[in-house]
Amino acid sequence: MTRRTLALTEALHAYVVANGSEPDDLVRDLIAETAAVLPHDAGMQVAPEQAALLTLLTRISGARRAVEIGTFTGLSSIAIARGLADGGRLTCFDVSEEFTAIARRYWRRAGLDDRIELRIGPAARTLAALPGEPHLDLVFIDADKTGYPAYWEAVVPRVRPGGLILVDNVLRDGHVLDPDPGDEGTLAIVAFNRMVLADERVESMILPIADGLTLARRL
Ligand SMILES: C[S@@+](CC[C@H](N)C(=O)[O-])C[C@H]1O[C@@H](n2cnc3c(N)ncnc32)[C@H](O)[C@@H]1O
Repeated sequence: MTRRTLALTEALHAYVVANGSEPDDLVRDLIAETAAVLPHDAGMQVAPEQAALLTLLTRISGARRAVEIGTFTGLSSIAIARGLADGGRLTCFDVSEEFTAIARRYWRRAGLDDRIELRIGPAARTLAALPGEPHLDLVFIDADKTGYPAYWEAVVPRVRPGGLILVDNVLRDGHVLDPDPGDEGTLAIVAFNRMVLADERVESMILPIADGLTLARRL
């Protein structure tokens, strides 16, 4: 027994994935195609157990209106869209036509293309076109790390009380502890984590799954 989250070995991680909702053929194909076509970027994809968590959280929360910032080849968007309540919609934001062309193909194959809309452009600009009132049930942030503070400020007022904001990579492979991290992504995340902690509009915690996932509930 431990009161601290276990450090996962390769074998224990495989056990975790195998004993949760396992990736289906479509997700397996998407992971394999991303690794084959974009070998240098494939590590950007959420982990399989995170995809399962995103589907569960979306379903448990009964979300109908969701937003994703950072879509890449589509794994997390598929996970969220699969958990949406009937009639639900996911709006995705990304800058890359190349990456998201793969996502679009998998959305069609998954029968999800009628509930996902993609907006291409820098999210700091494109998010501003969303209605300003609190109408969102769930937001997932997983784009450029230096943009996180701006994305946070754009989405918090648009999330309804009780809605969820999920933020990926908040542990930066443990480098958030480095006294002098040296890379601007980690510096941005350290400042972002402090900003979320001090934000009285949410209650939040960091879930130590994959590279760290902030779970914040709008008050
Ligand atoms: C970590 S990946 C997203 C991974 C995705 N959630 C998944 O599970 O496959 C980050 C994505 O953010 C996008 N991105 C980078 N800068 C951006 C910006 N300024 N605005 C919107 N998207 C951006 C990249 O094109 C990339 O697809």
